[in-house]
Amino acid sequence: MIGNTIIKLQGADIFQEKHLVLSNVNLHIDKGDFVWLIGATGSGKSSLLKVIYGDINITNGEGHAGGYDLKKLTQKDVPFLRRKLGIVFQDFQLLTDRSIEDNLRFVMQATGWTDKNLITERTLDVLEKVGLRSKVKKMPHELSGGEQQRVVIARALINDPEIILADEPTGNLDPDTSEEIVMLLKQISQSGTAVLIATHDYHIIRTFPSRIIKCETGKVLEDVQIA
Ligand SMILES: Nc1ncnc2c1ncn2[C@@H]1O[C@H](COP(=O)(O)OP(=O)(O)OP(=O)(O)O)[C@@H](O)[C@H]1O
Repeated sequence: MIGNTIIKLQGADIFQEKHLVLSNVNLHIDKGDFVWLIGATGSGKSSLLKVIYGDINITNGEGHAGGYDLKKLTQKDVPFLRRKLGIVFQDFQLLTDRSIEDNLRFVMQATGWTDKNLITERTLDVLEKVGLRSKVKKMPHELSGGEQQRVVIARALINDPEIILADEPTGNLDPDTSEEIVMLLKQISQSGTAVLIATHDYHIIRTFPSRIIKCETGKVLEDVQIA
């Protein structure tokens, strides 16, 4: 990928099984961008994210993410692509049977980290970034919902991703905590990691105005305004 481009889709058609969900998708996300992704239920937001993290292949058009050609992506490439992406999804929650430290270590070991000292250092480093260094020994249930979501973000930062993909990251949080989480994601984008957030929460979008893309009637609309 050239220069600062992290995601680039050009004329991509996105299918779920045989069903064409989004056609002729053009999308460009650069280093440090902060982008909202909106659209009604079933409009294709998750399908678009799935293309970016290599869960759905594209056959028509062009697509690149994190330096990978999404058209030529093989099963072997997927774990390497995912190391360039930080994923903050509802269904990627913390493992409840182990401490915060062990949750982070689990992901590090699964992604090739072996040196114990480096693992400890990186654990504290990412927890520091989300303001939770002091909670390293706690169990998930000892943390509030917002703190748990911060740990999920810390976990997403472990491999220094080029972009964070967040699907409804504030879905289960109260308004104040939601603002804190989005503020954190905004700060992360300002340090160079792009952030793409799928949400139905227009209030939070108005609080943090930024570029908006929208899935609607089988298309991805760029630079949308909301009322
Ligand atoms: N595995 C699948 N097989 C076939 N069709 C699917 C599959 N998954 C999703 N779809 C269809 O693809 C379309 C887009 O779904 P998608 O999950 O991308 O929407 P979404 O915008 O993320 O919705 P939500 O806001 O509810 O999460 C829907 O019509 C859905 O029914």
